[in-house]
Amino acid sequence: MEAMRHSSTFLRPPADAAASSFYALVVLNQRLPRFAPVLWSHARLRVFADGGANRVYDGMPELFPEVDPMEIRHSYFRTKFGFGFLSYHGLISVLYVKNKATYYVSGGANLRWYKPDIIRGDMDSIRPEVKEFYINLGVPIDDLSNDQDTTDLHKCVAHICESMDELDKSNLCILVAGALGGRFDHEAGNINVLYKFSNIRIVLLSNDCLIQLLPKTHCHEIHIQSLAEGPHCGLVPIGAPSTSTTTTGLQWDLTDTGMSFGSLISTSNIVLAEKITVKSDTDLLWTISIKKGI
Ligand SMILES: Nc1ncnc2c1ncn2[C@@H]1O[C@H](COP(=O)(O)OP(=O)(O)OP(=O)(O)O)[C@@H](O)[C@H]1O
Ligand SMILES: Cc1ncc(C[n+]2csc(CCO)c2C)c(N)n1
Repeated sequence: MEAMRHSSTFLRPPADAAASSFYALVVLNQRLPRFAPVLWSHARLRVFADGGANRVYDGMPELFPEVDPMEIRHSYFRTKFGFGFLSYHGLISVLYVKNKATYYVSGGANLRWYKPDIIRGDMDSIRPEVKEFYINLGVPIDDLSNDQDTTDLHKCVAHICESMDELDKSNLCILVAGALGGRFDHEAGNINVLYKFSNIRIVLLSNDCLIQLLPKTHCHEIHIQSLAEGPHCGLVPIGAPSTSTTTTGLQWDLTDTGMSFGSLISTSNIVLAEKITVKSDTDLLWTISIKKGI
């Protein structure tokens, strides 16, 4: 069985991380994670899900309270906030140090960094002035209000998949900001997207943790970014019970163990090793805490 490798290098500044994946970012309608600028600077495709546009419009300036909000929305390159350098993808970046946390505010050729590639959804949550702001920036707005059977996250993931060819898709990893910690029906819908697109790497993120699917078709090697994540973790058989799961590297490892709701599921586990291995006869959710300091 082929091993699938996982590593949350997107939680580290791009300069620290090897660019092994093609990252796409979906911003949902929840408060932005404090490390949203780091996710943004990794992403090569950015999609706002309906009301997610309000969160960037309102939230990015809140992460940089000293700077004029309109300037952040356009993200003009200003050396007085840090120092400029050419990052690995050839874009101008600014190292910005605020409250001991380090952010990268990067500018593309037109220096309008917080401009998404598209806004997609059923458009019942984006505020009129926010919609107008992005229309004036030339952002395409994809109004799919006729589809009331799939969520805005589903619509955005489908768009990302449609816009990539098969070869690029094997390298694709979709980061979803604001997916957890809010309404439970939305959280369940977001988790369901992991299952609907189980052939695509998707990471659901909140300020506190991340969740991804470990498909049963592979054994899994999870390389822990210990500066940014852990030690608390869990393995949850949400879609179907497991009759056999085996792990290494955890404080409470499983050895050919069954897991199901109503009996055992692995919560409040602890990562002990730099590499965790997981093999199961069912799809599992992997979750790990995100460190407060990042
Ligand atoms: N409280 C939340 N918790 C988790 N995810 C959320 C939450 N609110 C929104 N989302 C995510 O952000 C996406 C866009 O949110 P938005 O509020 O625009 O959706 P919506 O379709 O208007 O939702 P609804 O009509 O059910 O309130 C949703 O599809 C969902 O994936
Ligand atoms: C059985 C069933 N339950 C709920 C909905 C409602 N719904 C699901 S996704 C969505 C779009 C949200 O942007 C809406 C309204 C439905 N269609 N079918």
